[in-house]
Amino acid sequence: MPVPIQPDAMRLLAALAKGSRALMRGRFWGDGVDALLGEIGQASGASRVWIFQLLELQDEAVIQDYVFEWAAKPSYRQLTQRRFRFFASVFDDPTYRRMVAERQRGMSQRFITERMAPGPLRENLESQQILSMVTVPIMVDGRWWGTLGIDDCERPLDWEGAGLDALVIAAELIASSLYRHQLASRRRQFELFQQVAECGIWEIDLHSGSTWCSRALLRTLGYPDDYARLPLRRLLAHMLRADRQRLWKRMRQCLSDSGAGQSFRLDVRLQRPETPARWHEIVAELACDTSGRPSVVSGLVIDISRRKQGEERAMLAAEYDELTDVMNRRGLTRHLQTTLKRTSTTLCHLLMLDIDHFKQINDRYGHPAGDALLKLVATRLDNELRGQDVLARMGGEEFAVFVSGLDDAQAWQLGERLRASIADTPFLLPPLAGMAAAPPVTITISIGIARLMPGQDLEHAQSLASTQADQALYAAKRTGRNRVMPYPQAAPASPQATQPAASRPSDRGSD
Ligand SMILES: Nc1nc2c(ncn2[C@@H]2O[C@H](COP(=O)(O)OP(=O)(O)OP(=O)(O)O)[C@@H](O)[C@H]2O)c(=O)[nH]1
Repeated sequence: MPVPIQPDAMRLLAALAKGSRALMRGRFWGDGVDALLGEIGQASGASRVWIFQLLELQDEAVIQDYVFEWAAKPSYRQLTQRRFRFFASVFDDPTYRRMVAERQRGMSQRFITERMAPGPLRENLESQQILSMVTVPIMVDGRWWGTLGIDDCERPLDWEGAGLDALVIAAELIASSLYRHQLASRRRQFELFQQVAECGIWEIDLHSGSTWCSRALLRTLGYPDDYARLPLRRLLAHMLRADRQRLWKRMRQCLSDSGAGQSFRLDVRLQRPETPARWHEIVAELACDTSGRPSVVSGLVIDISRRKQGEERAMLAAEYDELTDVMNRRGLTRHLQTTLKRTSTTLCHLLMLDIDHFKQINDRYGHPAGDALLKLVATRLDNELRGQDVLARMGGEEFAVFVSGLDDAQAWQLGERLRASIADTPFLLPPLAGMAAAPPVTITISIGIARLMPGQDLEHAQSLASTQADQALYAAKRTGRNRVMPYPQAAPASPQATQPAASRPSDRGSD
């Protein structure tokens, strides 16, 4: 048996330099590893350089796969042998169990076969004509990922000293390259996730005020992917002022409740130059340093503009009458609430309008014709109103008009104008499928008017006004229809109410 020789450390160092360049530049991680193993193999004159990847560590066995190999000659090749495909090494030998435990702790192992104690491990090496072997675990993120090994079948190589140091560096180069590769693929997955989820990721260091934004977020805000640094002030300037104030408030709350894991969600509008603001949801979570002080706040920015549009459409649909396209009762209630909150002194009026004898229209011309008439009535009433007045369909053939800034006499005049606009010009119903064209139809409406006094209790003011307007409307119906009747408090000095002759729907000429 020849005396063990040591590998040339300087040649190994040069091999590491070349191999590490290949690892850094290689398009595919595996190509770089192949190149590094080749450099090490040639520099050391070994027969075989290999990497086993750990697949599973069981109680009684370790499962590995033979994933990389460089061989000095084709006869030394083992990678393609079936016995090295997902091979299980059973811990029936205490030496082997110890070896695995040491590899888990990141320790290297060197063997000169001839000097080994008899046992399964020595037999295993002898069966492969291996004269010496060295193994260095590849630790990724502190965990045993796999093993770099070198077999020599021609000379016993003693790896103690600088040679082993070079191999440890090689294993670390492989680990860091694998780590970089994993990070790069995570980043790609992350980018994809952000693209699909229409979100971006951000982080703010509370001590320094420095920010980090993912590429997706930078893009959303109109910056290039590789934008160097986005100061906090500039980042926040993308948020509408009112939303920024709400954000600060939430942030202060979160910090005063301080504790890691405090989180909040907030809908804000973000804008980039020259484009309209879009709704985003901010999801934020606070993290503390080891002394428990808030140190970092980070989270997501999710584009919710489509959801907001949907919500707005749903709200509109919920507040508008499908048949006539004017507001419905719910819409009017919300409009009254927002308007009355703003104006505490302006006098407002609520007019309740009801088509007289509408049932007869349905009976005579059919329900679809009644629908068409309701639409025409809504359009005609709307044409008589100012931009700030609101027309709503309260249900059936009943409408309401809300006006502000008129005195009682002007409100009455408006009611009279509305009444006359309906009564004075007959309606021409559109031809309906399968029906004979209806002749022009003359109808009338009755109107009740009440004052709406803005005050502290909006709900009460509203319901009182609608009750009073309803009562006035009922009085208008009772006293002959086709008239405007103010509730006593809303009655102008004169005249009190219109008193034209009551009329029934009739067929008359139209305009
Ligand atoms: N075509 C149509 N008819 C409706 C609609 N909603 C309610 N109506 C009808 O409107 C009619 C209202 O009848 P009534 O409450 O008796 O009132 P009216 O016939 O107008 O009589 P007065 O109000 O007392 O003058 C009923 O026949 C309802 O079926 C609708 O959306 N479309």
